[in-house]
Order: sequence, then C-alpha cells, then structure tokens
Amino acid sequence: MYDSEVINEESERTAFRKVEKKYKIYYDNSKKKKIPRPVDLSEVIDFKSILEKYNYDGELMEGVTAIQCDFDRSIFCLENRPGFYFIPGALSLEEQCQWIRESLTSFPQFPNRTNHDAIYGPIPYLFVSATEGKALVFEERDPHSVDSDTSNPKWKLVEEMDRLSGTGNDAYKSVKASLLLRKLRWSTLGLQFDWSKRSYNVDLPHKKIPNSLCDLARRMAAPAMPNGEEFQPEAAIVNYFGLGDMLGGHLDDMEKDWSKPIVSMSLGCKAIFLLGGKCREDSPIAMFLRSGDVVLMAGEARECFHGVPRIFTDTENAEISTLESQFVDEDLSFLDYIRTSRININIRQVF
Ligand SMILES: O=C(O)CCC(=O)C(=O)O
Ligand SMILES: [Fe+2]
Repeated sequence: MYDSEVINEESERTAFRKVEKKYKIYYDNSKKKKIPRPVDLSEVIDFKSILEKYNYDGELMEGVTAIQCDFDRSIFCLENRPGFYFIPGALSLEEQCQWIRESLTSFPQFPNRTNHDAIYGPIPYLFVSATEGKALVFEERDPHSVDSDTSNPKWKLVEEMDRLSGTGNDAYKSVKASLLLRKLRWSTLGLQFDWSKRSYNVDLPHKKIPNSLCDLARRMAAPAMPNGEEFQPEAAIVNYFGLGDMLGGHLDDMEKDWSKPIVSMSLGCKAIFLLGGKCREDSPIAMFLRSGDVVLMAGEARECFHGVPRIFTDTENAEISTLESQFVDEDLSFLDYIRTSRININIRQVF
C-alpha cells in the first residue's frame, strides 16, 4: 500500500499514474546544478484561494460546495467525490508546531514502529541523535540467537568522532543518525499495523495515541461522522516526506468501518494531493495541501485512490514562512528539518 517503488507495469499506464507522473519532480540536467523541470500547476485546485474568495464574495468555483455546520472553520466538499472534506487552515500555528515536534521526537519511539525497525530495530532519540551529530553503531545480529525482545536493540549511539576513529571491530557497522532521520518515512501510533499481514495486529505492543491528538482528531472528524457519532481514534500513520519523496496511489482499506473518516493533517512544506476515483483508470483531481490543512475521507471517498506525487521545498512554493518564524526562536533543528520536509498525520478508527 505504501511502497511507491512497487508500481507494476499495468498501473504504469493508468490515468492515475499519468497524472502522478505529470506532477512528480523530474530534473533537467544542467552542467552544475540539478534544476527541477517546470510543471504546469494551473489545474491544481487551491482551497486557500477558494476560501479567500468565499470569504470575500460568497462565491465558489464550479464543483465545490461549502457545508454549513457548527464548526469554527469553513469546510469544502467536491460534488463528484462524496465523503471528501477539505478544511483549509484547520490547525493553528501552535498546533502545527506541536505536532511537528511530536512527530519528530516522541512518535518514532518504541513501541511505535517505524520503517527503520525491520533493519535496525527500534532507534531511541533519533531526532536528537541526528541533531547532535551522533552515529549508530550496530552489532551484527547473531542469526542463531532466538532473541525476541524487540525493545532491546543491538546497537548503541556514539559520538561521531568516536565512529570516525573506528572501533577496530569488523562485527560493527555504523550509520549516521542524520541519514536515518532523512530516511525516516513513517511511524505508526496506537494500534500497530502489520505490513506483512496487511492487517492491524492488536497483539503487538502499543501505546494509546496521546489524548490531545485524539481530542483534535475527534473535533476535526465531527463534520464527517455519520449520525453525529463520536470518532474513536485508534491508530495513526505519520508519513515523512523529503524532496523527491512521494506516496504512490493507494487505498486505505484495512479498517473495518469505512463510514468513519480518516483524519489527515498536513504539516510543513506544501504538497500536491491526488484524489482519484474508485479505480486507477479514473482521472484524479489534484489539489494543494498546505501546513495546517486537514482532509477528511469518509464513506465513498474511502474507496477512492489517492496519493502525494510532489512536495515543494523551494521558498516560493513551500509556503512555510510563518511556520518558520515560529521555530526561529527555539531549537533550530526543527526549523532545519521542516524547511525541506512535509509531515502528514492520518488518524483512523479501526473497528
Ligand atoms: O500524506 C498525505 O497527505 C496522505 C497520506 C495517506 O494517504 C496515507 O498515509 O494513507
Ligand atoms: Fe492514504
């Protein structure tokens, strides 16, 4: 579902893939610099300008509707994608900063799992280690050992200088924490998903999603909940994107009840989101996702292919200057990270 590298030949020819390729970053080779190929963004729906125009004269573009409910932000829907909701600027700057910090520090911590677990086991304090210039030294796992204690990694953090001076022991290999941070692609909160079985495994050790994130998700989900029920956040996936990273077209079909929304929050650099139809042959609708935007996918929209073909990290297009100004007065490591990254937190009710 998340492996954008594995795109089989058939899907190479679909309408979804065609649009994905249109927006994906390609470079034109010049002698010295890699220059991103210009892309025509005129067909990308921009809910920020839709909101500005709506506030100004009450007008909406064709195909877009506004829903009336007792929510303190404007919510837009697409006529031909029932169950899809877009809440531009739903999160305050403080909320954005808070969830960026948590996404980088506490969320990738055991028992939450990350894409690194399969190779390295849990890595504590990855973000801090990266900013302190540390390296991780791994002890080769003994293939005959039957150690099942996954909370006890077989490696230690060392100062970069120690690493350079060498351990003199060939059984060790090392990798810079900063490289692992750049390669962090996802972490999972709450009930853990077993990718190999493509299902939630309630027996895997897990920690509840933090209450404040649950409260936020419940509040955001309310407009899309059937019969005024309360959303129960049980699992979340945090996606981390650097320049050139994309999330291929997929469906999130592992949760039992599709009438409940997926609450999806964008943080950091601006991205293009593609919302397709129920098959890959349906041409997707492209829209911008900015830091603080929230998207809800419920009902029929849960059956629609979607993905993120592009993030923008250049100053003109990333649109994170206000977010940057929040981070300048504190730890600059968050600022460094978010300048070239996007984080998405999507929260699900599983049962
Ligand atoms: O990054 C996004 O905005 C979408 C994420 C997503 O679709 C997912 O994790 O299932
Ligand atoms: Fe998804």
